[in-house]
Amino acid sequence: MRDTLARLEHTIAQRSNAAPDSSYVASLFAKGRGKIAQKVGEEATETIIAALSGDADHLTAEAADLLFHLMILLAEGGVAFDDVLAELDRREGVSGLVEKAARDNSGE
Ligand SMILES: N=c1c2ncn([C@@H]3O[C@H](COP(=O)(O)OP(=O)(O)OP(=O)(O)O)[C@@H](O)[C@H]3O)c2ncn1[C@@H]1O[C@H](COP(=O)(O)O)[C@@H](O)[C@H]1O
Repeated sequence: MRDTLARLEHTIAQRSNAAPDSSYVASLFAKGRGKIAQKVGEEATETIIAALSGDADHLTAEAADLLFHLMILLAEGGVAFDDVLAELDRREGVSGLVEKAARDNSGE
């Protein structure tokens, strides 16, 4: 699973300086963070709609679109996907309910 994302991250990085008319990823980088963020929002909405439709193939396709655009947004923001995975690793084993209760008690 990590290989697929690592290859995609590498491709996205390669495209960051390519000519916009040569690549979809390059065209998004050229349009800037706002457009990339907008695409992530659109793909998130489409993922939600697919999930609610109950069509697993549709959900799979929309989730791939969402992850792909999120990877571009992370690259544009200078965040390595490994850092996101490291954050998930850091959270591993800590119940969301326990973490939320600790946050509530600290007044955050
Ligand atoms: N995984 C993907 C991938 N998933 C989705 N898409 C494209 O994402 C776009 C999203 O479709 P939409 O209909 O939402 O967007 P749109 O209507 O074209 O664009 P807007 O007008 O909304 O901005 C489509 O053009 C899809 O083809 C992808 N394009 C590229 N990749 C990967 O990125 C690599 C580099 O692609 P290029 O940068 O195009 O060389 C490819 O080899 C693939 O591995």
